[in-house]
Amino acid sequence: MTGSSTNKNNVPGNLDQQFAGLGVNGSNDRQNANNNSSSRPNATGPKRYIPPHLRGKAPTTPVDRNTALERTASWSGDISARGRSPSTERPAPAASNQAARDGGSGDARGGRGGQGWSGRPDPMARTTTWAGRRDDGPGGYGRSGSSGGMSRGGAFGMWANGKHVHGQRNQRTEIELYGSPDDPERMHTGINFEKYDDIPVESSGSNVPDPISNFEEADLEPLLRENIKLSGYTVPTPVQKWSISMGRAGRDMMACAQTGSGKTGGFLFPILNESFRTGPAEIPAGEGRQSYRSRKAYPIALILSPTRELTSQIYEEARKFCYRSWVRPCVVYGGADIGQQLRQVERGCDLLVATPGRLVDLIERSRISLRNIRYLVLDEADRMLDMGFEPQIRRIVEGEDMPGVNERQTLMFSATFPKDIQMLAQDFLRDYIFLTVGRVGSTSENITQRIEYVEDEDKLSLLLDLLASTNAGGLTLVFVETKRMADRLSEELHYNNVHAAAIHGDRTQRERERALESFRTGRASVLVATAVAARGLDIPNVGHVINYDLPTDTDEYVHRVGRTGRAGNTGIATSFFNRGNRGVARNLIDLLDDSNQEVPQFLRVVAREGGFGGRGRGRGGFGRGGGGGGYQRSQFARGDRDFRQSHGSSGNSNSGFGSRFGGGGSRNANNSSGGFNNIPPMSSMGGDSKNSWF
Ligand SMILES: Nc1ncnc2c1ncn2[C@@H]1O[C@H](COP(=O)(O)OP(=O)(O)OP(=O)(O)O)[C@@H](O)[C@H]1O
Repeated sequence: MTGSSTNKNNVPGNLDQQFAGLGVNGSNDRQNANNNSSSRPNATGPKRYIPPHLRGKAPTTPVDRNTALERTASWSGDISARGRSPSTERPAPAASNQAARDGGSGDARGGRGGQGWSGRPDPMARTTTWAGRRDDGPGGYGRSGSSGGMSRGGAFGMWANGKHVHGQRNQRTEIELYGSPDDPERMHTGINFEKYDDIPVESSGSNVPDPISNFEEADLEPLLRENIKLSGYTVPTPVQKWSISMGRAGRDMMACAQTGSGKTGGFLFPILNESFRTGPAEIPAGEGRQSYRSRKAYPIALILSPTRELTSQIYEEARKFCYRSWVRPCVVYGGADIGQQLRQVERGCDLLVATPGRLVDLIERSRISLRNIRYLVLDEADRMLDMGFEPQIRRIVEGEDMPGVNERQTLMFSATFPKDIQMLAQDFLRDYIFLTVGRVGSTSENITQRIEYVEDEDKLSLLLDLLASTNAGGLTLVFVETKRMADRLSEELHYNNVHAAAIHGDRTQRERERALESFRTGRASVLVATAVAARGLDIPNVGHVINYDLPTDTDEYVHRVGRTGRAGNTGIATSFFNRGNRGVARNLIDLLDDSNQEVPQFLRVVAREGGFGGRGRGRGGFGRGGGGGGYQRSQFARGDRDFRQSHGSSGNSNSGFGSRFGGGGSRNANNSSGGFNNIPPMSSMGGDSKNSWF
């Protein structure tokens, strides 16, 4: 038997309008998390491992060693002043093959003639120029493949004489980074993008600064403004409006905003705005001269993220906003060749995006020091705890040389913030502002959520029906619970002439990346995935997410369905449900209610059958520990408040709507005319809101 609940007039979304992917490749899961420092041999030849963030790039001509040396010699010389002697090693074959991100035609040396980047030693630059901008390395744009060459096509800038000297513009680099205007893979916001401003926002904490109202009036650093424009962003999302002002005020922040609502920019913008303004940090005295092999990088910003693909994706976003600046983004994650990553780190690493395990590895090898960290970001921190990263995170933040909580700015971002992560925030953040855009852990209203009643034996046939009726050109992501099921289902789909790929933790990294790539490019219109693909994937044209097997964890559900309906685009999420899932019924109802979705009658019936077993949601539990379907009101349905409020330790709380920010930051919750699809402002919610997480 099947029954359905469709909702509103939403359609899968104008897929043409969806935005470009960010080169997501690879995946990660618990297994990888635990084996995060593993590396593969850097073999040459067709089987050589190429990290996801360097895939698909045309090779460049390796730089001639002599030329490289000459260029190195003409480079600012500041390296030696800081004990970072320029590397003259030959390019790694992999690096040269992966190069050419930048369009090598440009040459940043000429960008600002006479400002220390002229190809000749500049005495002033020797003493005042921030070095390390010599080639493109991991975070650069030249990708010349030469660790000894400098700025081949380097669209990067420098810090000289106390000023930010911008790199030269480079057309090829810009196309590579931002796509051309008619590029179908270029990010396009959807029809509901403006409605983000109508989502109720709540901030709590002491002396909360007003958010910015728009990019133009935000007094952003000019280069950041230009890069934001090149990225096609015209209006900041609510989380970005707030985070930019928090950055300026030097405040710590814990931000919870819905999937696909721009949290990545939310932490990159304040960090880069401040970094572009203030310049680099000095390498600590006594750490200067070191041998080539022991050379350390001293990033000023660290972004920790749980999975390879998310880490890679954040890095790609960072590249866009760091373009032509002195800030060199860099990425390290497990499962990739560590030697190559080390070489990349050496070439410049000001903003480091990392998975915790691999970062610990590099710290142990004395290749990265955290003592210059000014900005620390924990993205998807709840997932990092889920994956067992807490010891590594605590070690990185508390057990190494990172400045203490009073000396750095710390930002935490996620779409879901369970109790344990709020506890972690108590240790890592100082007098922080807790920001919620929409309800904590809620799904975006851009996603039309449907629940289909279907017995297990009928699932395949319903899936085939759904796929047959899906818009041509749209991609469908199908989530299953087990690896075996992922394989079996993709085989079944093939058998039924559906081009499907599968991704799960038992597949090799190469297979997983291949699967994602064929999905992203549309060669496979369906991707069957386990939870490894639930977080972070930002793939254009995913119009439909299907939970073939419902997850048993609420937060997992929120992130899974959040692979569609991003950046204001609409999408559909269909979940298969039968009595075997009755343990999740109540919380599913809450989720649907919270997002203004239609709740099918059968779900209410099954939820009533479940009784009240007192299971509780605990850590995002959808039904954890309670097959009987016990019920406790979901944590975010009424309890999505700043945890400090329930402990009497926090300051003020303000609620309001993004659309009101423009007028100087009024946050009057009662002044609402309905908000986004009539979600009531948080301040008007039920009275038990402060305590339900505990
Ligand atoms: N101000 C903006 N204008 C236009 N597009 C934007 C803006 N901010 C972000 N985007 C785009 O929206 C998409 C989603 O952003 P992002 O990946 O940062 O979301 P997220 O909130 O981190 O999602 P998730 O919780 O799933 O990780 C990206 O393609 C990004 O480029």
